[in-house]
Amino acid sequence: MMKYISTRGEAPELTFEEVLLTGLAVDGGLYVPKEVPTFSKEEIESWRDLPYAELAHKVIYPFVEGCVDSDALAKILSEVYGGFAHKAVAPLQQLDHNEYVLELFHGPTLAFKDFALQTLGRLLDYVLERRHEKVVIMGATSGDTGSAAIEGTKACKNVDIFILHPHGKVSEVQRRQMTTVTGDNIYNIAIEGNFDEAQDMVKASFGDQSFLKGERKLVAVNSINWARIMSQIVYYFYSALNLGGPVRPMAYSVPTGNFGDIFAGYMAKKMGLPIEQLIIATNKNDVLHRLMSKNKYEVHPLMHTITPSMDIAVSSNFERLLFDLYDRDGAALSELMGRMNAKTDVVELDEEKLAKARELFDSYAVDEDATIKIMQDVFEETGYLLDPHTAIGVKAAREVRRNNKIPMITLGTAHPVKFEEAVLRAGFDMPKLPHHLTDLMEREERMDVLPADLAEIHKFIADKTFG
Ligand SMILES: Cc1ncc(COP(=O)(O)O)c(C=O)c1O
Ligand SMILES: N[C@@H](CCOP(=O)(O)O)C(=O)O
Repeated sequence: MMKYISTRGEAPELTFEEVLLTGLAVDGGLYVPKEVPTFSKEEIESWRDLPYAELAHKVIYPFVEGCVDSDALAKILSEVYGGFAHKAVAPLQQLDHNEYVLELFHGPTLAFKDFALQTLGRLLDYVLERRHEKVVIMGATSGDTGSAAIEGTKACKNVDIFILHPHGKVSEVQRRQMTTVTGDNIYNIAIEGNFDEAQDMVKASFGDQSFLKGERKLVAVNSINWARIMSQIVYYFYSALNLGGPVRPMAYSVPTGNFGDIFAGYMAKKMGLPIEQLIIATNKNDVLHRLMSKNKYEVHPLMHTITPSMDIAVSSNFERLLFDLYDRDGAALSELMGRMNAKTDVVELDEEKLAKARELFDSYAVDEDATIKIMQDVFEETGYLLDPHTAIGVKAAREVRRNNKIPMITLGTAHPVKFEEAVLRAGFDMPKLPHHLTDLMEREERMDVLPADLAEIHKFIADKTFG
């Protein structure tokens, strides 16, 4: 059975079921598999003709074995990916010779988050039924995780869900996708603050759950929960297999905020998929690009952009990468994270660790004008409208690609219909909302606006859950 360990080295080892039902480790770290499952090229090659759900079973099962029955997992995955609007689930769109966008927006909320959160909701149901437990979900969103988490868990009988988003800083479609879902276990909190403050409050809540009063525990739906990363690994295998991998290597450009999606790509590589290049593509909230290019980790104030989902200054999952770069030394990582999270001094990585990071990743930051320009260029070249986040990935790929002979795949992380400001600014008409969302703008909204104050948020959650 797979065991999971904390990046800070001082929390107990957990099983998959226990990891699913938590968020941060008690030592403040993030859980990662103790040993990463690996597959030979021949084994990966033998999966070439599998439909998405069956491939997902091959990739995910080693992470959950012993906690989730194989047939039950197969049923969950077939239900989840059978519900996507495109039969291929994650189709590739070709932009140029050896240049592709992997469309990850055919799930119910039109962003890549559905891949993991639809599965996570069903896995929660599966284990909570068996344990006769109820949980409280607390999540932070810069726009997309929130609606995908709500869609993924709204039918879960044993869950109350509280999603914090930065008030006025997500797009209208994103907000409405969260606030119009009906269900007396769903709570949307618009905080008077930014995404980082929301994420900090969620993380702090895992450290002291006494506000929950009863027996209930907190569960994370952000990518600090390993169950998120696990499901996101699958589409790297799927896209590579569709383009001749693992015989041919692939390169990926990943629009990055919390470093979850690109960490999933790094995991796919560790599991045996030949990935030659992974590009960290950021907007002007570019802390990771500055670290990679100048070896200076310095958190600047968060800026609001036309790519709101990537308006993140502290990328949670970078800690998982640092854990590997520092040879899985929990004590060294605790010390480093202490300095990075203090946000007071500029932190530098050891040169040797930085060199390792640069072997694995390239990075590039794209400002708003360049984002608009690449949306226009790609439309002119192909007639294809990119969402602004995906556009950042395409631009970064074109700037820092290492080898034109290797297929470059940019993760298409969201549908452009969610981002009116960028689409209109680029001079395009808004695409139509898909059938299941046509009346989104007329639906009634439900949300509470609260200050970015942990005590107030805890009181709100306690009142709603136990009042
Ligand atoms: C549309 C979109 N693109 C990119 C990202 C960045 O992904 P990650 O946070 O996993 O780096 C997000 C949010 O996470 C997103 O919603
Ligand atoms: N971009 C996300 C922010 C949270 O990231 P997550 O992948 O850790 O959930 C969003 O759109 O909410």
